[in-house]
Amino acid sequence: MVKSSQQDRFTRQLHDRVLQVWEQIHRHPFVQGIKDGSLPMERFMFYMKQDYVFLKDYAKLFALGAVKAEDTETIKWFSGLLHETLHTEMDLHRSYCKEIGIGEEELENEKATPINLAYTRYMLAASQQGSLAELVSCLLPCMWSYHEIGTMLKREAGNLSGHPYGPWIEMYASEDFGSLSRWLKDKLDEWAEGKTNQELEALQNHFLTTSRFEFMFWDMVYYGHEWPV
Ligand SMILES: Cc1ncc(C[n+]2csc(CCO)c2C)c(N)n1
Repeated sequence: MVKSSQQDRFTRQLHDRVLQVWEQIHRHPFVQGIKDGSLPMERFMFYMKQDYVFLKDYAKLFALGAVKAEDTETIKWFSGLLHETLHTEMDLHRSYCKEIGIGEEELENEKATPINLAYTRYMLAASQQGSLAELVSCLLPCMWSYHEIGTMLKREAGNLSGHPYGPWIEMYASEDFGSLSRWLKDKLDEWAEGKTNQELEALQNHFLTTSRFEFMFWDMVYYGHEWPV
């Protein structure tokens, strides 16, 4: 089989389609505040708590991915990621919270804000009803955009020792995280081959919708949008 060139890869088309959304994420005051350390710690902790709730549901997408996958490599990959998210990634959240006196019980009892809930419900519903390719196109903007943000911040922030958000930047810029989105992108390119235009359009819509949710999540934690009543 001839491998498609970088230019006509399906995931390249997806990236081009959401470029403006992702650029706005990169410029978002929350992301910029992480970079220069000017983001108030109180805002960051609100984000950590909401993100903890988010990750509990997001991790379920990996469990669903393992259920939907046909081959052993993919089942192993999803189940490995389920474990990594609940341990490595959520450990970062637990340790930031522990430092300022927020215990695991408080984290466990945190309730999702409307945007947080809408985002995870959208992904879980689409993934339960749809194909494995649909599931991946829902969860990819989260993983891919975070690695882009992490590498951009690491490049631009300078020396991270003593930086309040250094551990966060280091984790998302890490090669381990980069390789996760690369693996998923390769799989999605493979699965997209032979799909009808209608099916591809469904994948594009999921990718755009969850990219928009990523932007709204940053906005929600920056402005503190909670339940109005
Ligand atoms: C709202 C929100 N979006 C994306 C991520 C990043 N993220 C979530 S899971 C994962 C990979 C596997 O652990 C990555 C990179 C986040 N934390 N919160």
